[in-house]
Amino acid sequence: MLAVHFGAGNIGRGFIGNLLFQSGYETVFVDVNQELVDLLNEKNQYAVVHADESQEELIIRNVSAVNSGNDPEQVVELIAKADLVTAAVGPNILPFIAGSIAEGLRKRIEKSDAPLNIIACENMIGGSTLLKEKVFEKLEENEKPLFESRFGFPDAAVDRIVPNQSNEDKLMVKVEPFYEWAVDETKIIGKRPEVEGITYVQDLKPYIERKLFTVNTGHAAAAYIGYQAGMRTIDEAMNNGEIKALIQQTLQETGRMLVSKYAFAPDEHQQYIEKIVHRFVNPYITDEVTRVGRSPIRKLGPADRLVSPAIQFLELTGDIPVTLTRVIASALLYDYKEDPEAVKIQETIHEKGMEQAIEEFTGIEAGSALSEAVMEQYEQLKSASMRK
Ligand SMILES: NC(=O)c1ccc[n+]([C@@H]2O[C@H](COP(=O)([O-])OP(=O)(O)OC[C@H]3O[C@@H](n4cnc5c(N)ncnc54)[C@H](O)[C@@H]3O)[C@@H](O)[C@H]2O)c1
Ligand SMILES: O=P(O)(O)OC[C@@H](O)[C@@H](O)[C@H](O)[C@H](O)CO
Repeated sequence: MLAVHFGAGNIGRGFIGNLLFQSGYETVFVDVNQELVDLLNEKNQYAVVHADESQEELIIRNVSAVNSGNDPEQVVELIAKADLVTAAVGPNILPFIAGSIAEGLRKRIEKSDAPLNIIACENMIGGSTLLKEKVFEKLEENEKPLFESRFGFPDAAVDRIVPNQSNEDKLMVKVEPFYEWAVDETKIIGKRPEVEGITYVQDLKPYIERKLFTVNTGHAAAAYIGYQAGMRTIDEAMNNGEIKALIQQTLQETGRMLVSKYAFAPDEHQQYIEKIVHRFVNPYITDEVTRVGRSPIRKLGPADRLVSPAIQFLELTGDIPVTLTRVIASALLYDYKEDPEAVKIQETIHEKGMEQAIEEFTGIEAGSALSEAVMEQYEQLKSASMRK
C-alpha cells in the first residue's frame, strides 16, 4: 500500500508517518525542504521517540521523499497510483499543493477507476473541504462530476503535541505519546483506509470543536499570555500559577460553551481539560511559545480557536467571555519580529487603530460589545506591560 503525505515536518513525520508505517504503508513524503528530502532518501527510515520517562524509540521504515518544487511530475505520478493521500503542511499552504493533487487525480483517471481519499490533517475546521475547494478550482466544469464521485476529501481532527526539533539526528522526532486522529467517515469514497489509530466518526464537528477549542485555545492562551510575561516555553508559562489559572479559566469558558452545545457530560469534559493541562506541562517536551503562537492572523480568524468560541459563548450565554477576550487581546499584542503575521498585526494597529485592526483580523464588528471588551483588555494589558 502506498501513501503520499504532503509535509515531512513535525506532525508529518512524528504522527502521520508513524501511524502509516504501523499500518503497513510505504510512505512517500512530499516536501519543499531539500535537506529533509535528501535525508529521507538517504536513510529511508527515521526514529520517533516518546517524550516521557520511557523514551521509547520506534523506527519508521519504508519512507522516501520527493521535492515538489524540483520534481512536480513525480508527485503527479505518485498520486495517480497512491492508496491514500494525506497532508500536514499548514492551512495557509493547502492552496499551493492543490495544483499537483488536481494533476495527479487527472492522471489517475486516465489509468484506472480506483477511488482515492485525501485527508488534510491541519488544525482547522474543514481542512480537507478547503483542500477540495482549491483542487476543484483547478478543474474544468465537465471534470467535476467524475472527481466528485471518485475522490473523497474527509475532514479530520488530529491531536499530538510535536514541538520544533533540535536533535542532532535531523530526521528524529520527539513526540508526546498521546495521540488522537478522528476522520469523517461520511465523506469517504470507496473502501475506508484502514490506518491504525484513525477513529472514523459519523459527525466530526464535536470532535474538531472540542479539540480546537480546548487543546489549541488553551495552547494559544499559554503562548500569548506567556510571551507577554517574557516566558520562552509553554511549560515555563504553565509553571507560573497566575498564568496557569488564566489558562484554566479560558478552558472553563470554552468548556461551558462546548458542554452546552454538544451535551458533553460536564465531568468528562472537565477530565478532558485536566488531561490537556497536564499535557502542556510535560517536562520531557520543550515547546517554544513562538511555535505555539505562530501565525497569529490565522489564529485570530473568525473560525479559529480564539474568536469562534468567544462568539459562540456570547451567543449562548449572553455574557462576555472575559478570559477569552483577554487572550484575544494578548494575541493582538504579540509582536514577535520573526513572525511575519505578528509584524503585520502590529503595523495594522499602528496605521489603522485598534478597533479597525480587531475588525480586520477577527471579523468582530467595531462598536460591538465583544470589540469593546477586547479593546478594554488590550488597554489594561498594554498599560500593565508599560509599568514593568
Ligand atoms: N506540531 C503539532 O503539534 C501539530 C499537531 C496537530 C496538528 N498540526 C498541524 O499540522 C500542520 C503542520 O504542522 P507542523 O507542526 O508539522 O509544521 P512543520 O512546519 O513542522 O511542517 C510543515 C512541513 O510542510 C512543508 N511544506 C511547506 N510548504 C510545502 C509545500 N508547498 N509542499 C509540501 N510541503 C510543504 C515544510 O517544509 C515542513 O516540512 C499544521 O496545520 C498544524 O496545525 C501540528
Ligand atoms: O499548529 P498550530 O499553529 O495551529 O497550533 C500550534 C499548537 O497549538 C499545535 O500545533 C498543537 O501542538 C497541536 O494541535 C496539538 O495537537
